[in-house]
Amino acid sequence: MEKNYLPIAIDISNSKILIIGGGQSALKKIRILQRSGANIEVVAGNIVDEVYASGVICHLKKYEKSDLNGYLMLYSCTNNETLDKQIAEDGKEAGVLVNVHDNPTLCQFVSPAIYRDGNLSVAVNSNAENVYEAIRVRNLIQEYLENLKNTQI
Ligand SMILES: C[C@@]1(CC(=O)O)C2=NC(=C\c3[nH]c(c(CCC(=O)O)c3CC(=O)O)Cc3[nH]c(c(CC(=O)O)c3CCC(=O)O)/C=C3\N/C(=C\2)[C@@H](CCC(=O)O)[C@]3(C)CC(=O)O)/[C@H]1CCC(=O)O
Ligand SMILES: NC(=O)c1ccc[n+]([C@@H]2O[C@H](COP(=O)([O-])OP(=O)(O)OC[C@H]3O[C@@H](n4cnc5c(N)ncnc54)[C@H](O)[C@@H]3O)[C@@H](O)[C@H]2O)c1
Repeated sequence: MEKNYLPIAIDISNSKILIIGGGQSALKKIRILQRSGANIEVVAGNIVDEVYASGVICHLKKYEKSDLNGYLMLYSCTNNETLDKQIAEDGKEAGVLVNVHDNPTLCQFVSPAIYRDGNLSVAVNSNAENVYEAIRVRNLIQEYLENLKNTQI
């Protein structure tokens, strides 16, 4: 079936979010999620220093399906397609929303390109078809809004 994403805004300030993987891709997700005050935990066999330093809760271990209990959503950043597929399946069964880093076919939800200024946020998606277009349009909107703000002062 063709994908058709609904853009929504979701309060994650009190929700537990799991990231599987502890490399640079996981770190990028952590940086974005921390802006929304998420309660983030990491499960990974290897965890880079910057992930430890970010202050998230780290579990240095191999992934098991039982790791998914109690999470609202998960981000799979394992850099391993076979494992990503398994995690996507496990997440579906466990009722946890799944994002697989840079892999739209396995994603139940995708992350938009975001511009945020206080309570105003702009999120641009491309229905997971062209992330570069989403980033380009976000940057154009950001530039427009920042110029508007500067001319109003
Ligand atoms: C917006 C953002 C949000 C975020 O990640 O939170 C995001 N990707 C970001 C950055 C980024 N992604 C990539 C690079 C190149 C450098 C690199 O390789 O690292 C950079 C640039 C960078 O890192 O600076 C590569 C890439 N990404 C995907 C593919 C596979 C594919 O498209 O098939 C490929 C390989 C494409 C190729 O073949 O070249 C897929 C996805 N990326 C998405 C979101 C989802 C689609 C959303 C939509 O448009 O609907 C989706 C489907 C899944 C997902 O949610 O991950 C974030 C912007 C951060 C910001 O600027 O604020
Ligand atoms: N500079 C950047 O902004 C940037 C961003 C993304 C990726 N990269 C590069 O791309 C490459 C890939 O990075 P990455 O973070 O996607 O992948 P990675 O291979 O660096 O990390 C994968 C993570 O998944 C974990 N993992 C794999 N199998 C597991 C299992 N069975 N159980 C538990 N944990 C498991 C590993 O322990 C590791 O922490 C790297 O070379 C990275 O430096 C760079």
